[in-house]
Amino acid sequence: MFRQDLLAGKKILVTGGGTGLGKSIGRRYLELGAHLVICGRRLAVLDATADEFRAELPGARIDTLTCDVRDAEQVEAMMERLWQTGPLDVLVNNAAANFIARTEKLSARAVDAVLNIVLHGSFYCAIAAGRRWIEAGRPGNVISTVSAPVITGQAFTAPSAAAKAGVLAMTRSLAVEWGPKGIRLNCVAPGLFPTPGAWEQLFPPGSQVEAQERGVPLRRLGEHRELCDLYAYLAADGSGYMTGDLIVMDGGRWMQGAGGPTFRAMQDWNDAQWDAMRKK
Ligand SMILES: CCCCCCCCC/C=C/C(=O)SCCNC(=O)CCNC(=O)[C@H](O)C(C)(C)COP(=O)(O)OP(=O)(O)OC[C@H]1O[C@@H](n2cnc3c(N)ncnc32)[C@H](O)[C@@H]1OP(=O)(O)O
Ligand SMILES: NC(=O)C1=CN([C@@H]2O[C@H](COP(=O)(O)OP(=O)(O)OC[C@H]3O[C@@H](n4cnc5c(N)ncnc54)[C@H](OP(=O)(O)O)[C@@H]3O)[C@@H](O)[C@H]2O)C=CC1
Repeated sequence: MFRQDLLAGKKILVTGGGTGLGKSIGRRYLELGAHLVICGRRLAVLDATADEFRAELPGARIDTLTCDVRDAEQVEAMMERLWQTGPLDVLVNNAAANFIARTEKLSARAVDAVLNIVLHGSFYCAIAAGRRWIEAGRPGNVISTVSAPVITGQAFTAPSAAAKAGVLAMTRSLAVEWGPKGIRLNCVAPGLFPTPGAWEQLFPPGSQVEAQERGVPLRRLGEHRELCDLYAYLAADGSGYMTGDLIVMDGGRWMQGAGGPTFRAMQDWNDAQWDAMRKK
C-alpha cells in the first residue's frame, strides 16, 4: 500500500508498544523504515517484542524504555533519554487500561486506575513531547488511540469512555493551540481488532448475546494490518494537512444502534421477507 521508505528518517514513540495493537503498529512503522521506540511498564515484554522485530526485520532500529505513563516524572525522564539520541517526530498515545464493571461499584482507586493511564498518561506524553518540539522550533505529530465510546459513551466501561473522550478534547484543543507551531494531533477509534489484552478485560465468557461479527455492518472483525496502515498514513508527511480529526475504523459498528433493533433485524432479511412486508 505504501512505499517501503515512507517513514524513513522518522523517530516514533509508541506507548504500550510491547503488546497488542501497539505492537502491530510498531511493526508496521519498522517495515516502513521508521526508528521505533516502545515503552510500557514491563521491560521483559518490551525486550521480547524488540527481539522478535529484530529477527523479523534485519536492520530494524528499535529502542525500549520502561515508563509508567501515569507518573509525569517517569514520562519526563523517558522523553529526556529518548531525545538524547535525536528528536522525536511522532508520538503515538496507545497505552491504556480498561475493565468491565458496574459503575456504582467502582472504588475511587478503580476510577483513577483507568483515568490516570488513559487521560493523564496521554496528557503527560503530549506535553513532554510538545514542549520539546516548541522549544526546538520543530514540527510534531501526535496520534492518540481512543474508541467509539467517545461519541456514544459506553455502559460498564464509563471511566474508559470518559478518559478517551478527554483525550479527544485534548487533541482538538491542542490542534488549534499548537497548529501555528506546526504540531498536529489526531485520534483514531478502532473497533473490534482482537488482542489478548482487550479480549481478556472486556469479553469474558458469557458476555456476548451474539457472535461479535454480527454487531458489525461489514460482518467481520478488523485485521491489524488494516488499522496499521491508517497509523502509517497519519504518521507520514502525506497526511500533513490533517489535524484535530477523529477517524473511526470499525466496519460501521458504532452506528449500528441507529434505527434500533427493528431495522437491525432487517439487515438479514431475504427477498421473500421484503416482498411479504410490501404485501401486508
Ligand atoms: C474491544 C473494543 C470494542 C470497541 C468498543 C470498546 C471500547 C474499548 C476501548 C478500550 C479498550 C482498552 O483499553 S483494552 C486495553 C486492555 N488492557 C489493559 O487494561 C491493560 C492494563 N490494565 C491494567 O494494568 C489493570 O487491568 C488495571 C486494573 C487497569 C490497572 O492495574 P493496577 O495494577 O494499576 O491497579 P490495581 O491495583 O490492580 O487496581 C486498581 C483498582 O482498580 C480496581 N479494579 C481492578 N480491576 C477491577 C474490575 N474488573 N472491577 C472493578 N474494580 C477493579 C482494584 O480493585 C483497585 O481498586 P481498590 O480495590 O479500591 O484498591
Ligand atoms: N483491541 C481493540 O479492539 C481496541 C483497542 N483500543 C485501544 O487500543 C490500544 C491498545 O489496546 P490493546 O492492544 O487492545 O490492549 P493491550 O492490553 O495489549 O495494550 C495496552 C498496553 O498499554 C500498556 N500500558 C498499560 N498501562 C500502562 C502504563 N501505566 N504505562 C505505560 N504503559 C502502559 C501495556 O503494557 P504494560 O502492561 O507492560 O505497561 C500494554 O502494552 C488502547 O489504547 C485501547 O484502548 C480501542 C478500541 C478497540
